[in-house]
Order: sequence, then C-alpha cells, then structure tokens
Amino acid sequence: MPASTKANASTKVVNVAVAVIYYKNCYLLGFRHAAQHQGNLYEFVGGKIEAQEGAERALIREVAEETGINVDDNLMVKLGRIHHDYGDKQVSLQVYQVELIAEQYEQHKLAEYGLEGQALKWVDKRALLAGEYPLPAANRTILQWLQLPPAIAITYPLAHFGGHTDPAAAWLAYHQQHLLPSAWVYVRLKDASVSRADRTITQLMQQRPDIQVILPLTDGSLSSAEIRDTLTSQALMTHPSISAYHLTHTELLHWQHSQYGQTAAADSIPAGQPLIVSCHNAESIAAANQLARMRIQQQLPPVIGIFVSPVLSTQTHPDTAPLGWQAWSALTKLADMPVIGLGGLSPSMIDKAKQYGGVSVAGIRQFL
Ligand SMILES: Nc1nc2c([nH]c(=O)n2[C@H]2C[C@H](O)[C@@H](COP(=O)(O)OP(=O)(O)OP(=O)(O)O)O2)c(=O)[nH]1
Repeated sequence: MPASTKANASTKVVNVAVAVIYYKNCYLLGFRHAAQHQGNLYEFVGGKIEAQEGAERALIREVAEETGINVDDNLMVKLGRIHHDYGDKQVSLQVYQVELIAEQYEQHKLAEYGLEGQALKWVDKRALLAGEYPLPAANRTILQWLQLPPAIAITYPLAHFGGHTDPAAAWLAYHQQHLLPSAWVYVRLKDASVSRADRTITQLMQQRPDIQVILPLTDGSLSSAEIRDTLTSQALMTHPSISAYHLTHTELLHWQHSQYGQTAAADSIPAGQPLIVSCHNAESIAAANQLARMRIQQQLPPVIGIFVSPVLSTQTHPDTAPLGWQAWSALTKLADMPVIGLGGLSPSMIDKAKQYGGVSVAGIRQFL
C-alpha cells in the first residue's frame, strides 16, 4: 500500500455503535477474537455503523447478528460518544444503554457463545466497574459513565437556613440527617464565605462517610483559584468519597473562552477527578462536549455527566421558563456524555427521564 494511502487509512475514523446490554446488575460482555483489532479483550456488543445507517439502527442490527437478541422494542438510552485514537485506528463510539426485560434475559442468560462464535459472559456490575474484565482503552470512559446513579441529591443553599441563629450548623444538621444512605450528593452552600463552605462541607463528609460527593469548583463569589486552594486541601483532595467536581454553566463558558487566551480558568479545573457540568442550552452543551473531548485526549478523568435544566418549573427559579420534556429531549441528543435531568423533578421520574434521553434525575427538596 503506498504511504499516502496508508496514512489516510489510519486517520479515517471508524464509527461504531456500542450496546451496554443489562438486566438488573448483570451486564453482557463479548470477548474479542485474538485476530481482531483490540483482540483478546472483552467488549460490549456492537460494531461498525454502515453508510446511511443511524447509530440506533446499527445497534439493533449488530445485537441481533452477534447475540440473536432482538432489541427492536427495547428502550435505548444514549450514554454518549467517545472519540479514541488507538494509534493504528481511530474510532468514534456511540454508546447506548439497553435494558432487557426479564423474558429476554431468561432466554439468553445461559448462552456462552454468540452467533459469530465469540465467547459471551454476563458479569456483575460491581466487578465490571472494578475493572475485573479487561476492555479496550476507550471503554474506560464508559465504565466511569456507568458509575452515575439514577438519582442525585443537591443540598439546599445556606440561605435556606437564614432564619437560624447559626445557619451553617442548621445546614449541617439537616443534611446529616436527611441524605439517604450512600447517596450521591452535589454538596454546595452557595455561600460567599469560602472558609465556611470548606469547613461545613468537610464536616458533612466526616459525619456521613457513606455519601458520594460532587464538589463545587467554586462556592460563593470567590475565584476558582481561591476556593481550590481551600477546598482541595489535603484532607478533601484525598477523600475517597469525592466522585466528581462540578462546573456551573458560567464556569464552563469561562473555561471555553479561556482556551483562546489566559488559561487561569482552564488551570482551575482539577485534573484528578471526573467532572459534572451544568448546561442550559445547545451552546453550553457544545462547550461541555469540547471539554469532554479534551479530557479524553489528555487521558484525564472524563466528564461523567451534565445537568441539563430546568426540565420543569421549580420553586427555586420561579422566573426561569422551563424547557419542558420535548425541548429537554432535543438537548440530550446533542450531548456526548450522559444527561441528568434537573428542575422540578422527583426520583420517581427516572423512567420518564430515560424515555426522553436522560440517565439520571437530580434535585433538592424531593431528593432529601
Ligand atoms: N464492539 C465493540 N467495539 C469496540 C468497543 N470498544 C472499542 O474500542 N471498540 C473498537 C474496537 C474496534 O476497533 C471497533 C469495533 O469494530 P468491529 O468490532 O465492527 O470491527 P472489527 O475490526 O473488530 O471487525 P471487522 O473489521 O473484522 O468487521 O471499535 C466495544 O466495547 N465494543
């Protein structure tokens, strides 16, 4: 093959549809043949998207061809899109979660081989996420996405306890008591006093070591650098329950603009933890996609989700017009990472959120 043709072949991006098939806590993996690209590794069922074929159609076809499972009528929820450069091949994975119904699982749970002779294995979610099954490098991001729970609680702003003699103590007592066991919690006070925010958040994490914490990049009105110096003090930085850092819509757009000039905002984003970002429109989702691509390229922990809000009207933002489910659903389609519904929702609305393209729901009052 002439060198130029070889170079073109290696830069051509292969579009792949990937199905994360599961029933309850059991996830289906295939095993790639030694001779295949990324051979001798486990994989989620999937394959190349053909010309003129959409990702979802390709997925239905590949799942049927490889496993015999007909997922035509199953709900598919898009998790995201990953561009990965393996050096010898570039792939763009379009990843969907496909939940089987009991009958489908019963029918296929004992199959040890797929229709193409490949080994199949149903594995426990915990073992999968713990990395017990070696997968291609691009799948690291998928495993991080799968950590997201169906519901995320958000703490009340400190001002909510403004009537108390010691609002921080009241905030702490309330959340210490009301957070559900092992809950994922976006812990923020929306308070201008950085030292108070730091102290109060640390206390909550000490009192409730079971919770998984999403920390604000900033809290109150101080600059990213100041809060990071305080919030990422040794004790907090190394706390095992920090699941992610959160960027507000404003911080995200600030990051995007700083890409082309001063880099202070870019530098203020922690490199060691996954991120969750707030978006309200197509522009900020495009910025979140850009940030997500950069994190993958730099092999940093990924953007594991975005809050897209407000889905419905809320008491906290009575003047903001809600998106409504249809417009929210249109926005979920633009995102290259899992979407979390926020605004006027309750944990019981998770099924509705999935039907409209999200993977989780979040909120304050209904989630505490
Ligand atoms: N099916 C699947 N492919 C994955 C995953 N992760 C990942 O990086 N890939 C990559 C490996 C391959 O380069 C590509 C999948 O393409 P494929 O399975 O249709 O293609 P292949 O090269 O193995 O097969 P072929 O050319 O012989 O048809 O995507 C995954 O979880 N599932």
